[in-house]
Amino acid sequence: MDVTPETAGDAEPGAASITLEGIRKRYPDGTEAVRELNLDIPAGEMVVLIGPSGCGKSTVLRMINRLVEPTGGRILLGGEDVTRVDPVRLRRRIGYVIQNVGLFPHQTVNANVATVPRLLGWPRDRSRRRVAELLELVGLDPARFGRRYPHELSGGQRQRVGVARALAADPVVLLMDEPFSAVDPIVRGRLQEEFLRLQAEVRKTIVLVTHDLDEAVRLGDRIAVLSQGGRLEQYDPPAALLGAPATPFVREFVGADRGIRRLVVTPVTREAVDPLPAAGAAGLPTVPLGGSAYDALAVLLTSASDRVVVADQGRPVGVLSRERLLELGRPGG
Ligand SMILES: Nc1ncnc2c1ncn2[C@@H]1O[C@H](COP(=O)(O)OP(=O)(O)OP(=O)(O)O)[C@@H](O)[C@H]1O
Repeated sequence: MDVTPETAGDAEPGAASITLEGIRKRYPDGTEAVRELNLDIPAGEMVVLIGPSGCGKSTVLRMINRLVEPTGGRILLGGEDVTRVDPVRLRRRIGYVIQNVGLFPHQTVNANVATVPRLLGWPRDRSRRRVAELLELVGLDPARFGRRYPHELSGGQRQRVGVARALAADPVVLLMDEPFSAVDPIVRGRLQEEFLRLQAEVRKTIVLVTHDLDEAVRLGDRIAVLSQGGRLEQYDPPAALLGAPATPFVREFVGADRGIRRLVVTPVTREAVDPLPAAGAAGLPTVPLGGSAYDALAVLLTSASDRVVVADQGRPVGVLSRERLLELGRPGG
């Protein structure tokens, strides 16, 4: 589905880059939450902020929409300095999703999603069309869910409404603070998958805070690892982060099982496979070429064999052994 027509004509592009220049936050009680952070987030990318509790992730996120006022530095949105623009107007260009969503409990799903369009004074018809479009986009049938109240939804459904609400006025940036952590691991996995599909369609600039390294690896185009005081330890795509931790802190943080995690972002390629055995490969489980090595390992471990067949659109192109798969998780593998 194309989500732009409702907002075409509102001069703003679909996504904006974010630049944090020497951004700082010292809370009134003297806590130095963020000492000095420089970060460039390209338009249309999803960047994940991760780090131990209290390192300043939420403070960084909330400085971008000025729910927290920086005490130093500059924030540029699409190259424009927004450090001193009216924060209320700024927030209409920035979607914000938090843990447990913060839906208004006494408003229907429709009214919740229409919050920002209403503030912007959109005509009722345009608002209504946009709400239906967004609910469909996040996988909720508008006819079934539009008139429900938040307490009549599951946790995962509430989370989706939260995402729809944040996207309603086609913001140039989406900020997400632990958006999937309040739901159980199975629902979380499904929401993450759906969210990746959604992002492929809407291509927003997204900054997402999480505690969960697997989530960061799964979702992030890049991951920023922070330590106390908002210090940037490493800023890299997931495979580079797992394959080559830049500091002892990052090495410790990504942990001993990073080889396994690395498999999540490592595709099964033609180069990785061995030739098909002459005797054929009947009876072996099959995985798709281009799928993740992690999924291939999961298939292998739940079958009784020590190899899987790799197929390109159903046609076997080779086999992958357990040893070879585990090698793929090692740096340079
Ligand atoms: N309003 C506030 N006043 C004073 N100190 C604060 C305030 N908000 C946060 N802090 C402090 O700033 C530091 C960073 O907090 P922040 O919430 O940004 O960290 P975080 O990395 O998001 O933590 P968590 O992962 O636990 O949510 C912490 O030491 C916290 O106690």
